[in-house]
Amino acid sequence: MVIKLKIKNKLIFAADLDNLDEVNNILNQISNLINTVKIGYPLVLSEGIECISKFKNLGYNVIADFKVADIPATNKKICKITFEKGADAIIVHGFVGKDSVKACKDIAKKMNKELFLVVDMSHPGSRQFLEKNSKEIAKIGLELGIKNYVLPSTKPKIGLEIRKILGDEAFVISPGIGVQGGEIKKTLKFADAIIVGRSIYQSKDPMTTTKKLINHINLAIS
Ligand SMILES: O=C1C[C@H](C(=O)O)N([C@@H]2O[C@H](COP(=O)(O)O)[C@@H](O)[C@H]2O)C(=O)N1
Repeated sequence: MVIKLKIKNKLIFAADLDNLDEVNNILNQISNLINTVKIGYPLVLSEGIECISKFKNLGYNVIADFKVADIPATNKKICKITFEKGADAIIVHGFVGKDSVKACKDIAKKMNKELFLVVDMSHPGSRQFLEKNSKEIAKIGLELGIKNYVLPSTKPKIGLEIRKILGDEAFVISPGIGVQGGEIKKTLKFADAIIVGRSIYQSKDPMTTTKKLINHINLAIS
């Protein structure tokens, strides 16, 4: 599935630092290797929502990882403001139910923006509630015609199962690579791109680390 976002090297950088200068220092080292940045609460709460437009002005695709999970009316407001700030896409939780997800999907469609639906998560706690409902959440996404999804790289077996439900048309991005234990080769059997944060921004040499990640990605898909 081809979405409007063209994700270079199938690699999304998760810029989860709380300091914009530190993020820019990393980006300066990997700017020729990646074109898509996922920013979330750590950076936005520290440095402000204008980070979105700053990264857009630098030429990056920006995925706003706000894990939107409120009532429909509030979900719509959150997505609208985020898109108005320049985000290309927003990440939304599915566990809140179809009406809340639909509110996000409708405003994304109206504003010609992308929506990523979280079906399951990569951390151990996801087994308590989310994992048990991941198939139902995927089905809500299909019913709503959602094309883009987040699936954890730490659960490759579930990833393959959910990919079967979503079909080849879906576009899947997957976090949990490296520090959380997810493996690139297994992940790219069900996902179209991977999300990496700490393995890059905690590296002594982010550029070399990113090049190695891309080599592994290319080996996995060859
Ligand atoms: O299930 C999920 C959903 C969520 C997401 O991507 O939506 N993420 C995010 O992906 C990145 C992984 O970072 P690192 O572990 O490479 O430093 C972080 O920004 C997490 O908040 C997950 O890690 N697991």
